Amino acid sequence: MVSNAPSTTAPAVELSNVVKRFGQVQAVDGLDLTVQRAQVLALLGPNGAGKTTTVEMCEGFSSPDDGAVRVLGLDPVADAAALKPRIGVMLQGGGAYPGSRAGEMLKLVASYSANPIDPDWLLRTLGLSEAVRTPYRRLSGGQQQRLALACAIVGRPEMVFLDEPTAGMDAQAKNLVWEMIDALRRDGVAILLTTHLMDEAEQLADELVIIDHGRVLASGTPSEVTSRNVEPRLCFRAPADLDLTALQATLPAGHAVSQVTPGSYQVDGEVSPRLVAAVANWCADRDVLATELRVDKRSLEDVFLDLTGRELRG
Ligand SMILES: Nc1ncnc2c1ncn2[C@@H]1O[C@H](COP(=O)(O)OP(=O)(O)OP(=O)(O)O)[C@@H](O)[C@H]1O
Repeated sequence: MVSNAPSTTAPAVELSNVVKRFGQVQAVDGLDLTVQRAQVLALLGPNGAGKTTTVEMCEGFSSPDDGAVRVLGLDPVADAAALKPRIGVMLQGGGAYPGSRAGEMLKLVASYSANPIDPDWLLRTLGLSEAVRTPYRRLSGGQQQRLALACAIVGRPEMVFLDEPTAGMDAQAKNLVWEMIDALRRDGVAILLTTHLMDEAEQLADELVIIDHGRVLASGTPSEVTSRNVEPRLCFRAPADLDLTALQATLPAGHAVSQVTPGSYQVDGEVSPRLVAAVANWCADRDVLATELRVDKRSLEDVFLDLTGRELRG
């Protein structure tokens, strides 16, 4: 149950049976979600799943139609004045004056805080030193993103909301931001991030929540989500176009072998010592060298697509 009393020991974010409608669209449909202190929670979902709507309710930009939202034990709308100084919000390209310089912008945001992080240090750490005097509109997309992150954290928030924090960034900038997120967590900051990048979610998140149509489809640690929702499978490489009908006939019942790309094969069905032996023996009997015979844990992306479907969203 979500308590009404503000509390320093309350979870960083607690959503209880939250509902949000836009006309006929049920954007969020009975969502329960908890972000603990010093934890990174990644909210995953296809386009239109309800991620932004959920995060906006946490940030106090809108109210739920039903259920309760608490951030640091407070109501994000009713207690906005008390909450705002304690949270950081990274907006996608929003809230910036196009003509103002990067360094000035960050210093302005820092000036609203009682005990800000040194803006020059933050600019250096996020690789923005050379862009200090660059007007916002002239910054590259990746630099704008990093500046938005700097603005979100300069006031030493206890809880940070990051909306696709590395969208459009090159590999170097992405690493820098990942390191910063990790450092924030080590400092006890709670982070709720939305992302479409599965590697980002796996790399950073203590908890994953996959939603679609405003409902939770799966949640847990990255390894819980991948192991609970999809069986591992047997994979191997061998010369292309093996006689799969013949191989299939020797496998234990309930297994299906297929060629994923030329020379790359997978066997769907429960992995057992008998199955591994059957594949190895069949290859050996035909003098076929099976390389990279392995039991693959399926990727988070596999799980995500299995749960949310493969069709394109609007
Ligand atoms: N202000 C609004 N008015 C009407 N419908 C809205 C509004 N905001 C969101 N929606 C609808 O609510 C649903 C959830 O949208 P939301 O933006 O939360 O999804 P999302 O998971 O953030 O998607 P994306 O990954 O594309 O950013 C969608 O069907 C969207 O069209």
